[in-house]
Amino acid sequence: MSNIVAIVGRPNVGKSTFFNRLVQKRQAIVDNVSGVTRDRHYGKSDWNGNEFTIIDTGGYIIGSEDAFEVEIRKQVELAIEESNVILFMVDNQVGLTDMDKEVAQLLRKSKKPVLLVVNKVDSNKNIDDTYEFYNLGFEQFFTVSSQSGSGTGELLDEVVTHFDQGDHKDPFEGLPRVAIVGRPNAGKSTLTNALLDEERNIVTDIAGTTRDSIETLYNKFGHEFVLIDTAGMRKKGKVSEDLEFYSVMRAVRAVEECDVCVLMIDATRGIEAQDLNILFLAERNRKGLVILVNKWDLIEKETNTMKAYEAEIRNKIAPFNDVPILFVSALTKQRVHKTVEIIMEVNENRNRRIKTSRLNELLLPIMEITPPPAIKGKYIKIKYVTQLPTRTPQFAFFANLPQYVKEPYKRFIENQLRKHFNFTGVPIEVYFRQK
Ligand SMILES: Nc1nc2c(ncn2[C@@H]2O[C@H](COP(=O)(O)OP(=O)(O)OP(=O)(O)O)[C@@H](O)[C@H]2O)c(=O)[nH]1
Ligand SMILES: Nc1nc2c(ncn2[C@@H]2O[C@H](COP(=O)(O)OP(=O)(O)OP(=O)(O)O)[C@@H](O)[C@H]2O)c(=O)[nH]1
Repeated sequence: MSNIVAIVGRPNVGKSTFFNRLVQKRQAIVDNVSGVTRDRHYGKSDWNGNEFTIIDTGGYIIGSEDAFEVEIRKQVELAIEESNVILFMVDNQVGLTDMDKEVAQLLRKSKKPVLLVVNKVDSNKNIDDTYEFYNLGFEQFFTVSSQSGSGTGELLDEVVTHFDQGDHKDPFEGLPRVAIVGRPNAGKSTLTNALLDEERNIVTDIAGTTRDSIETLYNKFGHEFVLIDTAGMRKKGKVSEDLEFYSVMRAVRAVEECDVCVLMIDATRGIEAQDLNILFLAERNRKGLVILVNKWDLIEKETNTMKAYEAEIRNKIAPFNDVPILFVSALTKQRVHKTVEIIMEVNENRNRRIKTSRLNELLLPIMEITPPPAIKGKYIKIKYVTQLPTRTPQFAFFANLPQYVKEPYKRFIENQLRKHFNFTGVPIEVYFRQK
C-alpha cells in the first residue's frame, strides 16, 4: 500500500526546502546503499512508523506568467490524481497572493484531503500575520518554518491520519502484482490489451476500494497475477506528457504498489533519462524489474543488432544490470507469452529464500580465499551469513570489523550471490554487521 503526499504551491514558497527537510536523513542512507543520485522531486520519509512518499511538484516552472497558469494546473491535477494527501503551501513573508487564490480554486475540486501549510513562520511573533490565509477557505491550517523545522511535527501528525490503513480486504491477496510503466507512447496500453483482451471471460475489472487503482486479474496458461493500473495512468491526454517529471510522477504510485515492474522502452527511441528514472525508482523500492524493448518489429535488423542493443542497455543501467531484457512487439504479440513467463520468474526470484547452511557452505570458503582488503593492518574476518526474514532478498554478513568493509567488496559479494542463485531482475541488499 502506498501513501503519497504531494506538495503544491506557487514558486518560491519553500516547497523544496520542506521536501528536503523531510527526506534528508533517510535519503542519505538510501543513496549510500544504491549509489543513485538523489531525485529532487521524489523521496521517502516516515513519521511515527508510517512510511510515506513525498513529491515536490515544483521547481520546473519556466517562462512567462501565462505558462505558469498552465503549469500550475497540471501540477495540481497530478497531485489530486496521484497522491493521498495534498499539502498546499503558501508564504507568510509575502502574504496572500492572487496566484495562491488560483491554486486554492483548483484544489477545491479535490476529494482528497488538502492541508493548508503557511510556511516561513520563523518565530511566534509572525503568527498574527497568518490569519489572512483564512480567506482561502480551508478549515484547518498549519504554520511551519521549513528552515528551522518548527511546526512540522503537528503537521505530520495530521498527515498520517489520512493514510490508507490497509483495513480493506484485498480480493487478490497473495497474488503477485505487476505494473507496466514507461514513457508516453511506449506501448503500455497495447501490451495490456495483448495480455487481456481476447479471453474476456477470465478478465475481471475491480475498481480499487479506497484507492483509484484498477486491478485486473490475469489468469491464463497456468500463470496468475494482478495487473495494476492507476486511474491517472489510464486517463489519456488530460495532462500533456512532454516533461520528464510527469512520466516519472505517474509511475510512482504504480511502482510502489507492485511486486514486479515491467519497464517498456520504445525500440525506435532507445533507453532515455526518463526510463532510467523509473528504473531507479523500482530499484530503490526493491521491486522486481523486467525491461521490454517494444516495437521491435520496426527495427531494421542486421547481425548482432539485438546483442548490441542489449549491451548498450546493460551498460546504461549498471550496476543493477542483472535484469531480463526482452525484445517484443506488443502490436504483433511477438514474445508476449514469453514476457509473462519472465515476469513470473522474476517474482519467484524476489521471494527466493536461501537456507543459512547453504549460504555459509558456499560463501565462507569464497570469502576465505578473497577476503575484504585489510585496513590499517587490521584483518576483517567474516564469521557467518544469513538471509534476513524480509520480504525481498537482504543478506546480513557478521564480521569483526564490519565498518571496514567497503562498497567494492559488497559488490563482489552481491555478484557471488547472483552467480550462484537466481536473483535476476531483483535488487538485493548486503549488510555487514558486528559479531
Ligand atoms: N525565512 C524563511 N525562508 C524560507 C523558509 N523556507 C524556505 N525559505 C526560503 O524561501 C526561498 C524559496 O524556497 P524553495 O524551497 O526554493 O521554494 P520552492 O517553493 O521550492 O520554489 P520552486 O522550486 O520555484 O517551486 C529560499 O530562499 C528558501 O531559503 C522558511 O521557513 N523561512
Ligand atoms: N509497430 C509497433 N507499434 C506499436 C507497438 N506497440 C505499440 N505500438 C503503437 O504505439 C502507439 C502507442 O501505443 P500505446 O499502447 O497507446 O502506448 P502507451 O504507452 O499506452 O501510451 P500512453 O498511454 O500515451 O502512455 C500506438 O500507435 C500503438 O499502436 C509495437 O510493438 N509495434
